[in-house]
Amino acid sequence: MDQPQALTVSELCVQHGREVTLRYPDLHLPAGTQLAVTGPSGTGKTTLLHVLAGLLTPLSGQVQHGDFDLTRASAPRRDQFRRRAVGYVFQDFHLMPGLTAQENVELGVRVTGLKRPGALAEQALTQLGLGHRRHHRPHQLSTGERQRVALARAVAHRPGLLLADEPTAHLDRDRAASAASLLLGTAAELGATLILVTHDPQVAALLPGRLDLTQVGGA
Ligand SMILES: Nc1ncnc2c1ncn2[C@@H]1O[C@H](COP(=O)(O)OP(=O)(O)OP(=O)(O)O)[C@@H](O)[C@H]1O
Repeated sequence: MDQPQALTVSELCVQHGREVTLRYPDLHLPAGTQLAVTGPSGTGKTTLLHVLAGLLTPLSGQVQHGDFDLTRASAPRRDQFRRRAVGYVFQDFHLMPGLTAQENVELGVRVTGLKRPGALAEQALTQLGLGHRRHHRPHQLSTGERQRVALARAVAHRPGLLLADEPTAHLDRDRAASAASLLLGTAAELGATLILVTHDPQVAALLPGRLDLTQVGGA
């Protein structure tokens, strides 16, 4: 249950090996901002999410969540921040095939150290309309249902920052729009900042803010 914070990115530069250098525009996003990140393949959208989540250390620049300077924090502090304050929705859902929906979501809550992970997991699944499918494994669920389990896992610990990497890529047009609306609605309920990477203009248009990374790539 993390308080949403303003997010500031300054002079951020990320290097992948010797060949790829990504320079990002500065950002100041008040808590609760909903931002679509767009741009052609390879422009650094996923890389940006990884840096914001503390999964990747930039070459230079600063990422600040409220008073917390992520770029200067130690690795354990970054891990703690990510577990408590960030919810991450992956394109391929990343659900554990041997676990039920309930167990998948509960596992995500357990690593945050919050009390009553079972109850928080059940609450998130019920809110996302999956209460009756809680005891099914991923292969027993439809793609749209798996997507909602992944969303429940990302929000069950009530993060202040929700990062979503192409969360609708595997859904048809109608399901993509409704999954994106669900994501926006859930973020709004939590007061969380939502940063959503998408190639889908219809999905991007649902978010009030837009960051186009077309100019970022290149050394
Ligand atoms: N671990 C890595 N090692 C080397 N290069 C990498 C690594 N990760 C990403 N890159 C390169 O960095 C650039 C940005 O990659 P990134 O995945 O952030 O782009 P993207 O905009 O999310 O692309 P897509 O829309 O195809 O998912 C690409 O040129 C990619 O090849």
